[in-house]
Amino acid sequence: MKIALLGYGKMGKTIEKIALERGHSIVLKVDKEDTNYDISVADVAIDFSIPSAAVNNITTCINAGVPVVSGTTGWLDQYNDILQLCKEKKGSFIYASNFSLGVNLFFELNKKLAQMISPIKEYDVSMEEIHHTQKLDAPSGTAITLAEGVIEHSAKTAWKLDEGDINTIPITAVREADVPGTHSIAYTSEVDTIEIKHTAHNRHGFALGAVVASEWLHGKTGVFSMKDVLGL
Ligand SMILES: NC(=O)C1=CN([C@@H]2O[C@H](COP(=O)(O)OP(=O)(O)OC[C@H]3O[C@@H](n4cnc5c(N)ncnc54)[C@H](O)[C@@H]3O)[C@@H](O)[C@H]2O)C=CC1
Ligand SMILES: O=C(O)C1=N[C@H](C(=O)O)C[C@H](O)C1
Repeated sequence: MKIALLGYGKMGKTIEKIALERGHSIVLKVDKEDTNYDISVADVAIDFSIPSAAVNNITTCINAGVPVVSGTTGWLDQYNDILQLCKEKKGSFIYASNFSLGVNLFFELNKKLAQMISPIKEYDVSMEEIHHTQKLDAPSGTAITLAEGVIEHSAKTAWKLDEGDINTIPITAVREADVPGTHSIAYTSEVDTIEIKHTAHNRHGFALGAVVASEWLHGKTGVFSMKDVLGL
């Protein structure tokens, strides 16, 4: 496939390497200075840019009829607008807060654990995410998806950065040099803590998942998720 990379930072560069290894070609690399480009040269576009640029990048692809995979986090207040546009234009789109196979399995484990523990009132839930210091958004998109998974299967109704109460899940966001992404969920009672944790050792899993998603999306129409791609 001919792939366009929207965002050529840490993820764009890792995706390029994996895409080439899998026999694809990179026909376009768009970064912050590049405003005038022809996206229609690509079979599929992969957007890993910045929160303030993602909606514009995705819109450009959908308007041009180019399937688009986005992993950029921090723009989801406009997700419904993108869904609407994609429906109107009969476009192809996948967003995932995390493209790695391991985290997508972890999402399912998180929901199962929430379902098991929520009737047991002795335990209260909290979350922590740790990322590198260049990260622009907090909490991470992955932490938000994890919180939504708990909300779906418990009496909690919302999440909040650093604060929690009987109805709200507290999420702590820690920034440390060079951490690719660590997420943990803890259920604490007076007597013990049950904790599950996912630690990314590098960005390879995220990037491979994004390339696999773009291969899967090519030739399909609609809005999809990593659950569709992985058959979970
Ligand atoms: N869904 C997932 O699996 C993952 C998501 N991410 C997310 O992907 C995004 C990018 O992450 P990184 O590559 O680590 O960040 P990065 O900061 O290394 O790269 C972002 C790049 O986007 C460029 N950019 C700025 N404005 C742009 C525009 N208008 N159009 C295109 N590019 C533009 C920047 O100059 C930079 O090179 C972040 O939102 C991050 O949270 C990161 C890893 C995994
Ligand atoms: O910014 C990052 O680096 C990451 N962002 C994603 C997120 O916000 O969840 C995924 C991964 O944790 C790395």
